Amino acid sequence: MNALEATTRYFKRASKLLALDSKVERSLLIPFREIKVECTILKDDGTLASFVGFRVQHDNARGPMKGGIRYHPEVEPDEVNALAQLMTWKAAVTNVPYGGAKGGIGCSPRDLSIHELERLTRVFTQKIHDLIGVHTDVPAPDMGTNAQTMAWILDEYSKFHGYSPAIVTGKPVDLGGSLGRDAATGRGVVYALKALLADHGKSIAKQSYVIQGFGNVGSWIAQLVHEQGGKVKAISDVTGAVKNEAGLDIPALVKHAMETGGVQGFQGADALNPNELFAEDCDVLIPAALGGVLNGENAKDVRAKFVIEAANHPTDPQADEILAQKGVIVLPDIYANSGGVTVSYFEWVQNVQGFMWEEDKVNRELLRYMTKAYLNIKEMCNSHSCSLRMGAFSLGVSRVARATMLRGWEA
Ligand SMILES: NC(=O)C1=CN([C@@H]2O[C@H](COP(=O)(O)OP(=O)(O)OC[C@H]3O[C@@H](n4cnc5c(N)ncnc54)[C@H](O)[C@@H]3O)[C@@H](O)[C@H]2O)C=CC1
Ligand SMILES: O=C(O)CCC(=O)C(=O)O
Repeated sequence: MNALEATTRYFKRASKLLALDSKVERSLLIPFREIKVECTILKDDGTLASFVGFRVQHDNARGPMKGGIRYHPEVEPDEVNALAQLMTWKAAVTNVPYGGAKGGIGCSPRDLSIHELERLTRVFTQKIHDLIGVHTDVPAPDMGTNAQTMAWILDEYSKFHGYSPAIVTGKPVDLGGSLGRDAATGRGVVYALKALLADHGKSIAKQSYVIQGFGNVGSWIAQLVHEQGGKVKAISDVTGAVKNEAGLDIPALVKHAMETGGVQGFQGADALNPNELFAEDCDVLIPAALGGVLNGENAKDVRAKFVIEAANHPTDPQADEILAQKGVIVLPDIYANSGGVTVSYFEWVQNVQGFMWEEDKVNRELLRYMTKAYLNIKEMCNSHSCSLRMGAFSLGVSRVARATMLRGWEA
């Protein structure tokens, strides 16, 4: 089952729980707009290279569409569609006034020079600039992109529309980015985890952790959990996997990964077969990289008590069922990683108001949003006797459906 089929399946289950009208259900499912553009650039060696870029704008009932831009070789239309749909429910779960969108370019950023990445980003922006906007669709970073990518989009967009810092979030602080946005997705994951563990009479400090992905999201989770006394036993990224039964020295691993480009070769640990990562004995397993990594094949090997979905759609529906049968509690992506879009909203508000917040305020507000969303999801779980995933989907879908019906369909 691909990402779009999986996301649609969860949506339809939520729609059934909420007894949504079938016409409303259909209208919520079909994306508002799907954009596909060709992006050709001159490489540094003077040859041409062509890439395909996508932006799917899923729904705008609750406000401007919002979502990241991913640079990865596996970017393809169905996945972008699924990720855009997830953004719609995610923004509604965390209750920021946005709809959902997602974009991406099928490319391998590790194989492109910084100048090639800049050219590609600028060409992509030229192709979509009239379809995004401060009050229509606001991109942000995702896998393979970062604050620098957002700075190029801001600059290119501003050539057409005048200086527009609010056109992207997750940009450098020097260009109006929010303090705390860099860490926000990871910090939000840790706030979500804290709420879940507290519900089970546990705390961050007493648990052991295994994390897949050591990029923006994974590395912040590792640092924050480590700072709070948690034992991070194993981490993988695209270069390999490392393990230390006594706990990895996370600040040293961060330094190593920055210097060498990945976790492989870290001296303070043993090498681990990345395919065996999910079977490691731990309390909390955190996929923070690709989608669909937990599947019917490997879910049965999971030994963790909790799976926290920091990545988008890391667990396919077959794995979801296996984990439920094993009694593993899964905290779903549309809540667990919503700290990113929540602080993106704070960034956009600061840009629109022209007033910067202190980092303390950003983190305090993030904690408030994450805690409230957790309580709202639990209310849904209690009233519908369902899992955390279906509680989150039902919450998100019900809020979007209400906004859609209030706006009406009169042409
Ligand atoms: N950056 C953000 O604010 C948000 C990101 N997310 C999701 O979090 C996940 C990670 O995103 P970022 O950390 O931003 O991306 P990133 O590009 O900063 O890092 C991605 C990490 O995944 C690793 N990776 C790639 N292929 C792998 C593989 N086959 N096995 C193990 N590791 C692999 C990379 O080496 C890298 O460490 C994605 O699913 C993204 O959609 C969700 C919400 C917001
Ligand atoms: O910060 C944002 O606007 C969106 C982040 C994102 O792409 C995601 O939550 O998956």
